[in-house]
Amino acid sequence: MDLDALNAAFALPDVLHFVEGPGGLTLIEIDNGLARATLTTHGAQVLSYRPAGARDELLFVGERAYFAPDQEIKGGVPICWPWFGRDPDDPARVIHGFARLRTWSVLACETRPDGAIWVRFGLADDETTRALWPHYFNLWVEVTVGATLSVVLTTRNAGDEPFAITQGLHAYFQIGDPAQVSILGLNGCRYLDKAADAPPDAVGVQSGALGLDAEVNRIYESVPPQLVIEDTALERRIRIDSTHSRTCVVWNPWIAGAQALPDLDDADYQRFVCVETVNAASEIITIQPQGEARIGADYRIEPL
Ligand SMILES: O=P(O)(O)OC[C@H]1O[C@@H](O)[C@H](O)[C@@H](O)[C@@H]1O
Repeated sequence: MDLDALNAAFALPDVLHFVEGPGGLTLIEIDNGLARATLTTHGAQVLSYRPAGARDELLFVGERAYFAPDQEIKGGVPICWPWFGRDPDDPARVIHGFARLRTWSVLACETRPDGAIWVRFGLADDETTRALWPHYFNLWVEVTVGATLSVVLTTRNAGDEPFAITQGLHAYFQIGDPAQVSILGLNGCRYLDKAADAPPDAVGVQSGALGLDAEVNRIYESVPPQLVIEDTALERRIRIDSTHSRTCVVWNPWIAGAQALPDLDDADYQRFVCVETVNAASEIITIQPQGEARIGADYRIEPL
């Protein structure tokens, strides 16, 4: 659908409209009194969210992020599906799956009784996806923009064979200063250490809060449903309430990692941390024919 058709079908006067963004991508701009947010149909990705009364934006999108139909956008809340990380069947394939590279359909934009805006995106298999991953599926992303931001990804197996997925909500959170960030809730959780200098198959157990003073790339297991990013520089706490996920990836590439990534500025490691609600590593989700699986996260900003 072009912009005029999208606006005719789904715009909500004074609250939600569709505009053309960088690289010709379609953006959905929302301002409903409870919050301001920007979403895109490219990957069904949330790009920005700031609740009323909050001084700072929740999410990070890099100045050098790609905005192009065939590339992933580094920032916001990318949807990683049907594999998280490297495809176990072919490590040469795109990291984090193809869902974030596709243009999703807009299925609904509605105002909820509490004033929050609910947007539903859909994606289904086609010849291109089946060439990459030979399964029949329906996917939905539901984004609710209100006093909190919620993202729920639902997978339906539309075929007649079971299939297995890993997946994630790869949220990039804006931070004020890595030295003033603590991630709470992971104490006692075992993690797989994927940092560049870690030996292969390295594991550890988190002790206390997780600070940021070097590259962090960890897959935490048996994680509780609520995690907190405390950020004294931005004088705020971000609460992450996850559903249907016991695995969390925490990633900050640090200096060398940022320098190595063309879509990050060298100093961007000081500007974000990813705390990702995922099903990955040993948490593999098998979905029976006509069955469904969900993963979701609710993000809330609180003043410190
Ligand atoms: O694909 P993106 O958005 O650049 O993210 C890549 C990063 O995603 C993280 O989830 C992984 O733990 C990192 O290993 C990886 O480098």
